[in-house]
Amino acid sequence: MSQDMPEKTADAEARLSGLRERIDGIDAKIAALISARAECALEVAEVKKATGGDALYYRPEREAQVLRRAMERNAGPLTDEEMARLFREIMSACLALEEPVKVAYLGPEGTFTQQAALKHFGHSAESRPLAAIDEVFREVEAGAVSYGVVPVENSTEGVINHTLDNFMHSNLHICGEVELRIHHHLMISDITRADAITRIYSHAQSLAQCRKWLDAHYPNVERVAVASNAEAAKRVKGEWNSAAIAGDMAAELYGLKVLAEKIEDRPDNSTRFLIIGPEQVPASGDDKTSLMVSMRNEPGALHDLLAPFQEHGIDLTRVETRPSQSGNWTYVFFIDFVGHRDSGNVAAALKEVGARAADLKVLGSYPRGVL
Ligand SMILES: O=C(O)C(=O)C[C@]1(C(=O)O)C=C[C@@H](O)C=C1
Repeated sequence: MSQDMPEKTADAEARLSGLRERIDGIDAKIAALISARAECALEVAEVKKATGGDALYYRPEREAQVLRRAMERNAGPLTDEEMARLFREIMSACLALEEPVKVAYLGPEGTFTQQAALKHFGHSAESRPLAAIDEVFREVEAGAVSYGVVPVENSTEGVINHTLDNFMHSNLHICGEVELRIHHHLMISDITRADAITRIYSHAQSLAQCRKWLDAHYPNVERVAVASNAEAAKRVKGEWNSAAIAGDMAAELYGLKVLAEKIEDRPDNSTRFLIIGPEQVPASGDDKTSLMVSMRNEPGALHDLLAPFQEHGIDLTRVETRPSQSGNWTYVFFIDFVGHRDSGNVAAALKEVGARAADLKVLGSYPRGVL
């Protein structure tokens, strides 16, 4: 047995070097094709520039089509998601050549919102953390950045009211959505004594999403809600008796050690984020629309409001109610459905809803999240 080992090793070595030679050859072809693609993107930029006015370099509907196609033609062995992620990064680099896209997100660095921004725009986008959801809206409105990324709903804890309320005073449009699986970890610093933890920091929503796990494992430990998961991770760095609940990015950013992985109570815990920007997005072929509708609080108001969607065969994906900030017992409904505002049945339903509502605002039609 020990005698034929060297022969086996030599065989393996020869096979390995043959395969690596093939990989080198393939890499050279991929590199040449990526360069050719980037040249095309530069030409696209010239065409856009020549049209004058405010050239739109970032095209969400086109990006969604490119990513969907990458998934459709994928023959394996990589998963469709992996294939789309690779194309996501190639397109992000191509767009940066045309014109680097500037994106603000609800920070600080290391939050799930940053992760969502990277997932949606890729790593070549210039991203800037801001301290509050209102600030993200304000910076996009002021034109300091082109787009913003804000959380809007969590599968365990429900809607993020602050984001919805901002739409009441904003003229920005929704131009995309991203869904992120949220995994929470319990993490400590290198000076923390794991057996002497008396305090656990996290964002209130994350504490709520890990409530059962905390009750089972740390029933008597104080739970302290802070502004973000990244802030929780930052605090733990200098404290020997505390831990934080946060995600991978925060652990990496602050050099923390993960003590317990994936401690969220629901394994399908996910958060949906919106991309907000100044322009309306044309149809991509698989789109959603979000509306904000004000209705007087009268019997049957909600029924009247929703009937046109049913009549026109439109699939509602979410209905949220918020008290209007102008008082008067009016209510604001946030409605999401499948379809683009330019398609016939949607346009007909919107016309009917508009006639019944005190106010109707289309927040945006945008490609359904691909990744
Ligand atoms: O098709 C375009 O309009 C491009 O600018 C090219 C491209 C791409 O790399 O495929 C780059 C950026 C846009 O957001 C969409 C697509």
